[in-house]
Amino acid sequence: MADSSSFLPPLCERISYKSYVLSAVVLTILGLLFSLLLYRILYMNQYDTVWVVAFLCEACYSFMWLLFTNVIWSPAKHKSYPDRLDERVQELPSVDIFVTTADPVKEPSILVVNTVLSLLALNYPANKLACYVSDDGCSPLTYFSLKEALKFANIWVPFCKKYNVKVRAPFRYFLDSLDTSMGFEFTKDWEMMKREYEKLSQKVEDATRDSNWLDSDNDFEAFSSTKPTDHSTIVKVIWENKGGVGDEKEVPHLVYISREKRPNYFHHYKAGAMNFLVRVSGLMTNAPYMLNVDCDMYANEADVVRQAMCIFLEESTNPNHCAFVQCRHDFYDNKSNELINMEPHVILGIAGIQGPFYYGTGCFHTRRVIYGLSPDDLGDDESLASAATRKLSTEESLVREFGNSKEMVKSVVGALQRHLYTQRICTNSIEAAKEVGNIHYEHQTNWGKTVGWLYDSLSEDLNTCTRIHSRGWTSSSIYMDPPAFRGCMPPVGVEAFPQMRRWMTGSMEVFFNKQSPLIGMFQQKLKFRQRLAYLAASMSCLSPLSMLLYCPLPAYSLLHNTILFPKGISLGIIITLLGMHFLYTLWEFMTSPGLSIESWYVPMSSSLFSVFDITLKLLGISRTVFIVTKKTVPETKSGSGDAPSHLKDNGMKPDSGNSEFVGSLFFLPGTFILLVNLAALADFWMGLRMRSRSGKEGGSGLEEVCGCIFVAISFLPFLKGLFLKGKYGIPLSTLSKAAFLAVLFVVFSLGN
Ligand SMILES: O=c1ccn([C@@H]2O[C@H](COP(=O)(O)OP(=O)(O)O[C@H]3O[C@H](CO)[C@@H](O)[C@H](O)[C@H]3O)[C@@H](O)[C@H]2O)c(=O)[nH]1
Ligand SMILES: [Mn+2]
Repeated sequence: MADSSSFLPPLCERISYKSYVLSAVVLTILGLLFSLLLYRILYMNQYDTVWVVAFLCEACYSFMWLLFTNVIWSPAKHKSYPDRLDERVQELPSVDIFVTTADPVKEPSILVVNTVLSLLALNYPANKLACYVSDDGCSPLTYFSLKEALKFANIWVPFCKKYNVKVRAPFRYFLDSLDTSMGFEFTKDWEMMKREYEKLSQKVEDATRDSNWLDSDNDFEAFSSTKPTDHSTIVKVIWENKGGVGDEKEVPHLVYISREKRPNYFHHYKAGAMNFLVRVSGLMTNAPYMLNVDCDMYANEADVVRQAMCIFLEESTNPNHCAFVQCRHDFYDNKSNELINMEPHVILGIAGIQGPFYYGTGCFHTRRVIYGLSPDDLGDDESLASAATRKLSTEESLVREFGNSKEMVKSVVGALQRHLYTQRICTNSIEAAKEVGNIHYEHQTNWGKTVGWLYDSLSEDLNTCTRIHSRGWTSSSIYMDPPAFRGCMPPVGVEAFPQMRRWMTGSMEVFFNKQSPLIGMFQQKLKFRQRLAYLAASMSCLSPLSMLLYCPLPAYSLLHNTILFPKGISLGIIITLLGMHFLYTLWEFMTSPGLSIESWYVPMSSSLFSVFDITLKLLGISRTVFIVTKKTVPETKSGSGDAPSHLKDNGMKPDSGNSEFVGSLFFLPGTFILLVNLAALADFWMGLRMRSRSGKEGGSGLEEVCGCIFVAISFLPFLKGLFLKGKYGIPLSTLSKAAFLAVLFVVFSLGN
């Protein structure tokens, strides 16, 4: 497809991003950490247990810092030139777009609608796109909203293309007031679009409040007497772009699907939904590329598909060419950038090795790679090598791998052999699509094992891309400003904890499962440095955990009157280390707007809980659970002054008490740490104990006092939480539990 003439300018370029200052700082911190470890080893026999515990924590932290140094060492990104695409490519490849949603309460339909609208209006020929929405909530409201969205799309898509609108999610677009300099016609169109969008959101809102009337409509029959966890497969072609030529007035296919669910049958959460999406789209449109986004992630850059195609088409000449293109995404509630604070240098760092990880959303995948293809299976010119072709010729093995559906097997063979997209009628495949959504369909096949999105981890993204890179593929990153996709992130507080806990648990699951970066050290085609990056990701809980365990140590040594920190000149190591680390953190804060002091506690506490989760899983006691993050529709300053009320309060029932409970427990470790350090300081200053410290050689001193003060100051914002009311406040039950544990700790430290 890409023209091979070499004199044409490239479609994309790889840009190196190395910062020598950052590398020097990170290396110095590493050097200091290792000197500290050496010091601890040399004096190990002179001190007691707290010295050993401190050594272990510091060793874990240093190990993780070493891995981190590897990650940030050679950052790179891709810059693409979509303007050159038209002169290089006669026919653009088609792309299937997947949107997943799971819960109409936590993920308000108006958000899903906006995401879908932004995707339908992408700057790409409409006959080359198809949008599939998977609904794990089996909600008639979602289906209804999409049907209404389609009506609006018929005017929205031509409007966006006519005026080359940049951000094509209406709820964001209408945040800006009308630009009257664009002329009379534009003003007229703009006002009409705004009115129509308000009507659409009103309709969705009305239906949210009262969905009983849906029962009377025949089209909703499939939803009658269904429960999210108990229903048959539903496949609805909402819009079919029959015989489209890709002009500006067309709207791409829009399909609603919801796979079969039965109680007591494990459905693999998002990974399961993705695999169903792959199959249904395989049957209907079978595009060689697939873009997947979470339901809250609208496209923020209309040209994003063209940008991704630049990379795929340019890289197709490279033997281990690009398996997926991960786009930068960020979040529009600016309060909440906290949890992704390290992204720029970490993401680009990994991108500079074998290619970025896949982060679950805003990513273009190659269908063939998702079907399990390896670079070795390819001959020249992207065609299949003869061995791979032979494998395809036995239907039996294909059925074993991809499941017992003739149509599916045919579509897989077509995709692997890169048969050019021929427009098919989606509605003809509805029965076949329902068949592949059956709960038994994947039984004894390779779906979730070697084919599709992989199971056995809550972080299906990390899990899936580990395997892709292990087969020798590379990946690329589109990291542009403004980011290609935007979504929402819970504010720091109760909702943020389960999400961080899930990420940490999910990555640890990868550490222990078949994809583990520790396995096959010398067999797989994972580059050594990429393997270390995966090791860092799958053990990401280790550094916050070691920090968490470190925090009560100054209190212990003060109470126990024992030494924690080196004395004399060697104390310089600790002071320099803290100073450097402080400067580094400050730099991170400055480069990540919105980062707040509170945010560093989230990973610390989550790490403890995810270690708990993974232990229960490894012992076979319980399974890990995917808790869907609650998305909020932001308040908008609607030009008319009266924003549709869904934007203020969606009137839906608040979250179940469950996550509040989970949230309150998350504050336990922090409250405990704060209390014990305050207790140790109180003990020291107020002379509550009769024992004289100064007289005893080798007892704790000013260093340990400073340690306690440092920890207490770090937890001061946390102290605020003790006094806050409402859902972000620390409940009395947590406080009393923490106080109880703190008393035990103090008694233990004093008496031991
Ligand atoms: O049973 C489920 C559970 C979730 N989802 C969808 O998965 C997506 C991500 O869920 P969310 O609760 O928003 O999780 P986040 O932590 O915000 O998501 C990040 O982390 C996940 C892995 O933990 C990745 O899958 C996501 O792509 C990534 O954005 C959403 O579209 C959900 O609708 C399903 O389709 N089915
Ligand atoms: Mn999300």
